[in-house]
Amino acid sequence: MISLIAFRDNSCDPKKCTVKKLEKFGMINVVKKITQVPKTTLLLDPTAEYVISPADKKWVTSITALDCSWVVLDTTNLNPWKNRRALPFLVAANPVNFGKPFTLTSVEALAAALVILGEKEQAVRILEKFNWGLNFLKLNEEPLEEYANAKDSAEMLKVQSEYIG
Ligand SMILES: C[S@@+](CC[C@H](N)C(=O)[O-])C[C@H]1O[C@@H](n2cnc3c(N)ncnc32)[C@H](O)[C@@H]1O
Repeated sequence: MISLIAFRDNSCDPKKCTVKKLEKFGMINVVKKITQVPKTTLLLDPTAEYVISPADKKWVTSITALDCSWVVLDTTNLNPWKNRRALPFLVAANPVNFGKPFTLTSVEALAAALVILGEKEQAVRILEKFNWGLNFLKLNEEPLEEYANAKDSAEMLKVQSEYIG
């Protein structure tokens, strides 16, 4: 099991915020200041230079999502976090961005990272709290399996190119 963390700034609609729900079930540790995010965490940053891969398994003890609205998401001041990772091509299953690539909710992003790092059961446990959640795994079944079997980020990008050309 990998610890899950979210930095939440309350810019999301609280009724739709996926982290709020995970917090209610005690499945995630929420911090209110970015400085409280451990520097050792794997930080999910869609603008990161490097893509996550199973090679990260050997050092990851926690995964952190930046849980804010896409409109205010600012990743320009994240230099102190050296382990920032983008997710590869995956499609959202949530009702707000259904079918859109790369624009995942926090729970989808955390679940994708868990599957790639070999923790599928934990991914299922967090997704099943949402009525559309498990659909994320179904919709992305094939790429997720290939990503989870990749050796490193170079292989991840090779797999991704099968999907986005
Ligand atoms: C911008 S917030 C939006 C939260 C959403 N309103 C919710 O309720 O879940 C989504 C967060 O998930 C992570 N995330 C989503 N898509 C990602 C991707 N393609 N690569 C890396 N992280 C991603 C990032 O931490 C991002 O800041």
